[in-house]
Amino acid sequence: MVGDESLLSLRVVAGAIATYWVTATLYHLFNTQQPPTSIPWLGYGKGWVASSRNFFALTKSKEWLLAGYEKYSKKNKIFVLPATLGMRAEIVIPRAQMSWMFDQPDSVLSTSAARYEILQGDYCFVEPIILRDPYHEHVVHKNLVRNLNAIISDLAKEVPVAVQTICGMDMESWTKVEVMDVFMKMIPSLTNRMLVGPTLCREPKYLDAVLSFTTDVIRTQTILFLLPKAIHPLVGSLLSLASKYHYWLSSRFTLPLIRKRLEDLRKKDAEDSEYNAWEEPHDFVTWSYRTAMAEGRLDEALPVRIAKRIMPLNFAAIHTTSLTAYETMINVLSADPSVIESLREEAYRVLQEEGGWTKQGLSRMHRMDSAIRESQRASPIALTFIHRKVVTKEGIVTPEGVHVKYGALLSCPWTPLALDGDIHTDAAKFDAFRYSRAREEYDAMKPEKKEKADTLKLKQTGLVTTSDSHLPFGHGRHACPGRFFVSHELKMIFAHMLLNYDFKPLEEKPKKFWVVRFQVPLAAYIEVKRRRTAWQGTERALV
Ligand code: HEM
Repeated sequence: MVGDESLLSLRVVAGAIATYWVTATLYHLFNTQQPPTSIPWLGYGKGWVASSRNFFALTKSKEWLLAGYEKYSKKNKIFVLPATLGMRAEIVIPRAQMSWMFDQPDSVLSTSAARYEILQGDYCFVEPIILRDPYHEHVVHKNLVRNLNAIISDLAKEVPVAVQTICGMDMESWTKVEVMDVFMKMIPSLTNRMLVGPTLCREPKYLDAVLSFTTDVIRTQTILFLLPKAIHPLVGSLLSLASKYHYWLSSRFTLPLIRKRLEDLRKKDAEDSEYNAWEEPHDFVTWSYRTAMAEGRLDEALPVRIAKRIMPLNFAAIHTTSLTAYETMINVLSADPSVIESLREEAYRVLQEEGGWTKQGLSRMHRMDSAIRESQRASPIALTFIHRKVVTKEGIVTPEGVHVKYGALLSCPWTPLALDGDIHTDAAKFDAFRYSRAREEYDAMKPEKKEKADTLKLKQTGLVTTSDSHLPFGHGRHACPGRFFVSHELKMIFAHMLLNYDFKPLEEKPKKFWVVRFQVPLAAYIEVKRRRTAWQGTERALV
């Protein structure tokens, strides 16, 4: 009897929680700022019943987006990708209206407000100020490109170590590795070489803390999407303990380094004679301090603040770069063997001619550049990119004359653009050298012919070049500033791997699995073996 009663009360409590959850979630769904009903909605439609069905349609977003693109974007019309599982409805902007969108100031369409909402800035990044005022983004925009030469020479030292640590030195037998796992281990150390320098980027405990932090963010973000807003302060605060803990673990390594660095920089500035020969390291720590001091942002020059800002940059860099590398590796290993051979030949030739990794050499690696860019196109890692939130109280009016209210979310249809047969010939095919053929032809031209060639068009097909039809790094003034780093990092990783390891071809590409608007990378195993001597250009490359 006692057992039955407690079972009953357990059921009552569970029932009450479930009822509250469903009611509060639906209440939230219908009370967040909705796009105007005058424009077309994909999914099951607009009303209460349709919205509830949309909410639970976990695997439909890709299908809806592709359909909306064909039906509306191609006719220069906006449409709504409906809310699913707590992810807000997005107004999808057609290509022809993108320049209008990019021209809007941040005080009208805000990148940081959209990011703050999507990444749950109240809870995920140690303290809300980190995303509310994303000064770290400004620091990277301002410093990364001008420090590329130093970054390349740092990466040249780090890439062989990272690859060897993960892929091993076994020259006798094949080692089976999982592709995403390989890059999720390699990318954190290379990213942190740029952020915090050579010591910490090889410190396993620090890297573990950083990686755990990024996983905490994804967990908190996902759970909060599923929960009613009313309980976010409670659950969010509890969940945020994990990321705070991992930040604290990372800060045990970063804070002493940052404090010492700031002391060194101050002594150097004070012309301390002991520092005559000291050269300041070119990493995010130095950039943050120098930029903050030059701009009078003393709050941003504090060691604790710099240590916290390292975390969102790791978040921005690790999964995006690993997924891009995962897709490229899979595409290259499943392509015709001549592709890998051609990439090896280029890497070998450029390294020989340049005598090592240089900015000029890397910019001459047209085939590798193209293979990565083409992989980004043929295997997009997100359905929509470039989220902007309407932040003017009076809302905005789109070029079609539609009034969009304060708080609505806008985005661009990256996957449909990437796979659009009207923009790319043979769009479904991974054509590794799609973008490099014309560049190689140009390089082989006689000087008089070169003068007449359309070089601007050639430059528009480089890995780091964004456009309204190529959005993997976004486009416009908020385009990813990390892409200049990624481009060199990935070229060096692949070149090093291809020259020093043999690979068995991949018989079958892993299937794509999309949940709501995200691609979940499925396990892909490949076999690698360290070569006795680095590839020299004559033999068949793929075993
Ligand atoms: C393959 C790897 C990467 C991909 C695919 C990628 C993609 C993107 C995309 C789509 C955006 C949003 C652009 C927009 O909203 O208009 C972005 C922004 C950003 N990314 Fe990356 N990213 C990558 C690597 C990195 C790395 C390594 C860093 C580290 C330095 C980085 C730092 C940033 C920052 C700071 C922003 C914000 C820029 C702003 O809003 O002004 N990203 N990235």
